[in-house]
Amino acid sequence: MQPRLSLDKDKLKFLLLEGIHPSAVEALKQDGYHQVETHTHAPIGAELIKAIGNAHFVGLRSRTRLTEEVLSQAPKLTAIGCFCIGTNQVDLRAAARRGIPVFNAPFSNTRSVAELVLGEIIMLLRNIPEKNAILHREGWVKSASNSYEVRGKTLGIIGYGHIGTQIGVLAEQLGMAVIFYDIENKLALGNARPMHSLVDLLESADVISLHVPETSATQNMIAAPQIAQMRRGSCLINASRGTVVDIQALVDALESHHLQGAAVDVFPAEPKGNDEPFKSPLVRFDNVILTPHIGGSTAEAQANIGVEVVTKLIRYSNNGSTTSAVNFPEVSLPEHSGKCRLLHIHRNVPGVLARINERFSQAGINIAAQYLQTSVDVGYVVIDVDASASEIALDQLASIEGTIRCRILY
Ligand SMILES: NC(=O)C1=CN([C@@H]2O[C@H](COP(=O)(O)OP(=O)(O)OC[C@H]3O[C@@H](n4cnc5c(N)ncnc54)[C@H](O)[C@@H]3O)[C@@H](O)[C@H]2O)C=CC1
Ligand SMILES: O=C(O)C(=O)COP(=O)(O)O
Repeated sequence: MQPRLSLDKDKLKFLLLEGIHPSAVEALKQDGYHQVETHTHAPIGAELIKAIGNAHFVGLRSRTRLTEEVLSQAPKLTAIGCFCIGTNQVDLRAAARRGIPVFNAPFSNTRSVAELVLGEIIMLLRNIPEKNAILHREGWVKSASNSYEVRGKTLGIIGYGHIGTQIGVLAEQLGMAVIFYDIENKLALGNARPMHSLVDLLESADVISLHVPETSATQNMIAAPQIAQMRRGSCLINASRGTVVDIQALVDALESHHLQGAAVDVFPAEPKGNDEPFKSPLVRFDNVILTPHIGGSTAEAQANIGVEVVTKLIRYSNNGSTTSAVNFPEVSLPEHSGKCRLLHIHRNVPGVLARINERFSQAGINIAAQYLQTSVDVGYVVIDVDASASEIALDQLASIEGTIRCRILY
């Protein structure tokens, strides 16, 4: 790894993957960053390693996997932008250990997911997916069987965060009763009621919608035993992550008609781009709405995300601020006009700050401002000095034991 970095904007390369919205490139260019390489798909293996090998910043969405192995081959990588909510596709700890903050867009696509799920609740309770499929095959089944109003039905939300809460509020407007289950204690909006256990929720809802992140605890959170606890004739919606539902268990429940229907937007294995085929045992069920991981894919959400995440990357690049980084000490910094700013990222071991101050004092470097924040693995010190002292100061910082990397912002 290169411990010292200090580059002009025109030498910094941004790699944007997975068809990130052009608003991102526009925002970069407006700020003077012109080296931007874009790809519409999620590269893997040698292609990914080649593309990331000389990138200073990488932007991705939910499909590109940034593993420790990939990060180890990205020596110049300074920061990562997830142009989405989920950050499970990045090895966050490995990135932090390499001094790389990871940013995401925690809100911009939440309304889009909520609206899609709301539509799916109505479609599933009216049994529309099956009726639609029959008509596409030139059939005609005009019947009220298995068709219900949503009014008065109970929606169970698992994961009552930014998306889950919005769905709850919207569903109440349609006259649904809302219950939710979350591992954290959450403020219930409207008339929503918290459930004490997952089982309580499973047993009490007509439609269940999943809005948890991908973690070890949510892996196969809905498998055969949980589906068995759901009401006969109820529906399941998953627009969270593919790993949360055991697909074979869902298939079995659809086959046995224990569930009336399902809507699935995310899958354990998803195609890497639009030219790859989609394979799933769910394709044969007319009563399942299948969507290609487009919960957050609306014009509004994508344009907003492009600007939001690029703004965070630019701010880190220009000013050193790491506000809202998901794996890194968060520091919100003022402007440093008239001074040079040094960023020092180190392993979080005792005594680093003391050593820095001792070295600066011995070298006669005056510190105009200093900021420190630490997380489990990493310490982040930001120091403003006079421009005349900046090169010596950077030399001093680079030689301090425990340094992961340091850089100057002019
Ligand atoms: N289909 C799509 O295109 C999209 C999918 N997503 C997925 O939706 C997920 C949720 O998004 P947000 O609501 O914005 O996240 P959030 O972080 O605001 O909410 C997640 C909630 O789940 C809860 N939770 C975590 N582990 C849990 C567990 N084991 N059991 C019960 N609750 C648990 C958390 O306490 C939190 O309240 C994201 O992590 C992402 O994976 C997000 C956007 C678009
Ligand atoms: O925001 C998220 O976590 C999503 O799942 C959306 O992913 P995408 O940007 O559509 O690949």
